[in-house]
Amino acid sequence: MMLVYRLSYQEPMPPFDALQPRKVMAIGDFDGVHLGHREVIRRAVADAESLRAPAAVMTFDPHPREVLGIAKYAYSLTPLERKLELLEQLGVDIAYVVSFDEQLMRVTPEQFIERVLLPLGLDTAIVGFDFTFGHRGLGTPDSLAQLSKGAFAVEVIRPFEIEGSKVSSTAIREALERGDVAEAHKLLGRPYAVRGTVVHGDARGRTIGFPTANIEPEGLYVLPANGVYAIRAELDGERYDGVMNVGVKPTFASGGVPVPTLEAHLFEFNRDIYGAVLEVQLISRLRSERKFGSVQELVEQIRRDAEEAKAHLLSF
Ligand SMILES: Cc1cc2nc3c(=O)[nH]c(=O)nc-3n(C[C@H](O)[C@H](O)[C@H](O)COP(=O)(O)O)c2cc1C
Ligand SMILES: Nc1ncnc2c1ncn2[C@@H]1O[C@H](COP(=O)(O)OP(=O)(O)OP(=O)(O)O)[C@@H](O)[C@H]1O
Repeated sequence: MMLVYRLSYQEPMPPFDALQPRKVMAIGDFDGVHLGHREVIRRAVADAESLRAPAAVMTFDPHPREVLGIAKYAYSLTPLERKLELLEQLGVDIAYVVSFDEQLMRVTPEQFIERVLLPLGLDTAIVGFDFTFGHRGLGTPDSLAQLSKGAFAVEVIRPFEIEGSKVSSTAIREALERGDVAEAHKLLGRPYAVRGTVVHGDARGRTIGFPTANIEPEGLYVLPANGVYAIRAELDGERYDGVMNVGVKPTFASGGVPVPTLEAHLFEFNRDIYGAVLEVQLISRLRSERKFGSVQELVEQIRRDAEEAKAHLLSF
């Protein structure tokens, strides 16, 4: 069981007492828990194991860039609950979730070390080569080492790259914006997934022969570009293949519904699952969403989408 502590600049952890074991801690946003993040976290877990110390991760919530005014960062690749689950699966013992607010934004690197890091009792802090912290991101891995004055060691992880580019949350967001879920998969090391609850739609799906589960995401997820995707869904530990439309249904709503919806049609499945929690993995993109001249044309296209999705999923 991973322990989770919420802390803030106003209410940091009580000072560490010398009887507690010192921790090895990775620090960062870790949105997505992608392959680059995994290098950093795996190092923390491995070092902790060899020191017989707890492995910790410090992460921030909300995303610092949202607090800095970049609205799209309200949406995450891994909303906090999901991120914590993934950290636990990697063998992390303790997660410190630091509330990021206007005050923390203005804290100097010195103040951050003094007030937030030192009370935790660290043996080692592990950060990536491009880690920044403190007001205006002025703190770097070098200044972390200098300013901590030997209170803990600092280990810096080299860039983890795929095909010559650093794996980053930004690159994954950009891939999803293009609908390139295959690229997102490559950088994450697993398919991009959205978890949500099945809610009632207009029940039109059933009348057109393709019942769909309308999924209301649990938390604010970055959604892939509107379009049709082959999916693999997990429900109560069982896997189902299917096809999903992410979009505004222009065929039925003139100008489209205001907020994109997620509608998944699972193959050979006709149970009532309203209220169930579904995790949808996006496996491949099939096409863009379109406005069809008639329901009949849409239905014929969905039939072809389903065949294409089955073919993609077979080789997956
Ligand atoms: C695989 C798939 C592809 C779809 N493609 C489109 C599309 O290109 N254009 C569109 O207007 N609606 C598309 N839809 C959405 C359907 O219009 C929608 O599922 C249906 O109207 C049911 O809506 P309801 O759940 O609100 O009742 C698609 C749905 C599925 C499952
Ligand atoms: N590809 C990578 N190789 C090595 N370290 C990384 C890599 N990506 C991130 N890190 C490190 O992991 C920690 C968390 O990184 P963070 O989530 O800020 O990175 P990111 O994925 O590059 O995000 P963004 O694209 O939003 O800037 C930081 O210490 C960072 O330096």
